[in-house]
Amino acid sequence: MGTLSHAAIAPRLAALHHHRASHGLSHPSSPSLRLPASNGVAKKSRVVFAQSKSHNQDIDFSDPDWKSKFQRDFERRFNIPHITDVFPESVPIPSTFCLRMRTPVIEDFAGGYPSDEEWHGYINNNDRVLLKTIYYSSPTSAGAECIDPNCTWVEQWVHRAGPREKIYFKPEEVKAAIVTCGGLCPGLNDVIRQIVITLEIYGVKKIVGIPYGYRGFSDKELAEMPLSRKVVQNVHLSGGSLLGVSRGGPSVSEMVDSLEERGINMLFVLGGNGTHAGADAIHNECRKRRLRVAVVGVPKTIDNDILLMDKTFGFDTAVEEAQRAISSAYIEAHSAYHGVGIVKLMGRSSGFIAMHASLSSGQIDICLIPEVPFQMHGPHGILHHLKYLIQTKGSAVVCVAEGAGQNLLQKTNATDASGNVVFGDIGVHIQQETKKYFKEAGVPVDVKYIDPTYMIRACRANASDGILCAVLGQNAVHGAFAGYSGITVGTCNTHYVYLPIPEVISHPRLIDPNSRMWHRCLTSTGQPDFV
Ligand SMILES: Nc1ncnc2c1ncn2[C@@H]1O[C@H](COP(=O)(O)OP(=O)(O)O)[C@@H](O)[C@H]1O
Ligand SMILES: O=P(O)(O)OC[C@H]1O[C@](O)(COP(=O)(O)O)[C@@H](O)[C@@H]1O
Ligand SMILES: [Mg+2]
Repeated sequence: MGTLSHAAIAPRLAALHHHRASHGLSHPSSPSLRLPASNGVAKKSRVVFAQSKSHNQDIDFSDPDWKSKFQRDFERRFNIPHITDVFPESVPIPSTFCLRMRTPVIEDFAGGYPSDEEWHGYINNNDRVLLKTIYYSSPTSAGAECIDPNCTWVEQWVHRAGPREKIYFKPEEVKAAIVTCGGLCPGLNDVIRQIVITLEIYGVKKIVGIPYGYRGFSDKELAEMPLSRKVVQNVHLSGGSLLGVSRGGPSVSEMVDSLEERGINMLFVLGGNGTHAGADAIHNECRKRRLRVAVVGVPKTIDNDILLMDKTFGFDTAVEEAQRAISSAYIEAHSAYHGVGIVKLMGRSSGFIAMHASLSSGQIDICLIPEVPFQMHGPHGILHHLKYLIQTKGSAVVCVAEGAGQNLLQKTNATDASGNVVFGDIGVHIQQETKKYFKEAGVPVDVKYIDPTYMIRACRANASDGILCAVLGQNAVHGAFAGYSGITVGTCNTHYVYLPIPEVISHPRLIDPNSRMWHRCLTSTGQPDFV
C-alpha cells in the first residue's frame, strides 16, 4: 500500500466527476492524488502537485524560466478580489476596529470614530502566509506534492487574514447579513456569534440573519432575523444553526435582487462547496450590476473536504463525537460471541472523519474510505479478513465512510435539493453481506450496525473548534471591511488566510492514499489491502 495505480485512480476520478457534475461545478480538476513516479516523469511532470494538477499540466519544465512563470501565475490565481477592482475611486477611511476601546458614547459616532490613537494590531496588506511548508527532496517521499519531476522547491504565498488599518465601508452605512446553508455542522452558532460581535466592534448597527439558507432570500414568509451581541450571546452553547439551514433555493439573480431590495452590502455565507459556488456567483453578479457589496465565505463542512485548509470547523468535534459510536460498537462486538461492529461515519467524497476517528479510537480493525477501493468477496476481500479476525481475535470493528464502496451498491439515481447524489447505505450493505457470508460459512456471528450521522452533526462545537470558529468569524468581518469580496477564510499551516473562492471549491479535497496520515491509519488498524 503506498503508490497509486491508474486502475486505483480511475474509479475515484469517475466518482469525483460525478460529484462535481451533481454540483454543477464548471471546471473539472484533479483530486489531491499523486501518480507514481515510475509512471513516466520524463518531460512534463506526471507527479502531481496536490491541489493544482490542471495548472501544472501546461507547464513546460524544459523552459529555464518555468519556476518564475509558475509563481506569477500562482500569484494571479490567489489574488483576492477587492472593491477597488470595480470601484477604483473608493477612498478608504481609518479602521474603526480598535482593541483599545472606550465605553461607547450614547450618541452614535458623536465625536467621530473611536479609533484615532496609534495602534499596532493591524495586518499589512502585503503580509503573506506560506501555503506549503515541506520541502520534499524526492517525488517518492510519502505524500510528496511536487510541481516538477525534480520536486523543485517553489514558494507559494497566500494572503494573510486579519484587521487592516484602512477600511472601505463606513460602519453606519453597512447592512450586514449572515446566511447558513447546506447540512448542519458543529460550530455554526459560534461563527455567527463572532461575526455579529466583531461587526458591532466596528460600529455596525444593522445586522440580520437570513433564515433557512439561500431559501430565505426568496421565501416571502421568512422574515430576516435582527442580530446583536445580546441576541447571539449564548447561541454557541447549543448545536445547530440559530438561523436554520436548507439545501436548494433561488437563482443567483433572485438572491442579488433580494440583496438590493434589502440594502445589504456585506454578506457572510457559511457553507460548503455548493454554498461557496453560490457565494462566488453572488459576488460576480454584484460586480456585474456594479453593486458595492462584500461577499465573504466561511467554509462549513463536517467532511473537511475543502481544498488547501488544515481543517474546517466542526471536523474536530465530529471526530471526537464519533468516538462514542466507535466505543459502543467495540463494546458490543467485544462482549458478544463472534461480534462484528460496524460504524458508518460521514464523508461523501472524502474519508477524513473515518480516518481520524479510527486512528484516534485505536479500536478499529478495518477503516474504509471513498478514496481507496475495496472488495467484499474473494481471498483479499473484507469478508475473508473479518473471518480471520473472528478466528484470531473473536471480534472485529469496521469504520466506514458513507461515500466508500459506492461502486458495490446499486445507484439510487436520486439527488437532493442541491443536486448532490443520494448514496446507497454502505453500512447496511456490509452488515447484510457479513451476515450472509458467515451463515454460508456456518460460523455464527453477531453483527451490530451503528449510524450516528445526525447525532454527530447536531453537537455543539468542542473547545478547539470553538477557537477556530472565533478566529474564522472575526477574520471574515475583517476581510469584508478591508474591501475584499469573493473570498473565504481558512487556516493554512496554523496561520489564518484569505483565499479566492474558486481556488478552494474546484473539487472536494480527498485523502491521498500515499499520505503519511493514511499510512498511519493502516499501521494502527493493521488491515491489509482489500483489492
Ligand atoms: N454550483 C452551485 N452554484 C450556486 N449555488 C449552489 C451550487 N451548488 C449548490 N448551491 C447552493 O448552495 C446551497 C448549499 O449547497 P449544498 O451542496 O447542499 O451544501 P454545501 O454548501 O454544504 O456543499 C444550496 O442552497 C444550493 O442550492
Ligand atoms: O441528510 P443531509 O442533510 O442531506 O446530509 C447528509 C450529508 O451531510 C454531510 O454531513 C455534509 O454535507 P454538506 O457539507 O453538504 O452539508 C455529508 O457528509 C452527508 O452526505
Ligand atoms: Mg456539498
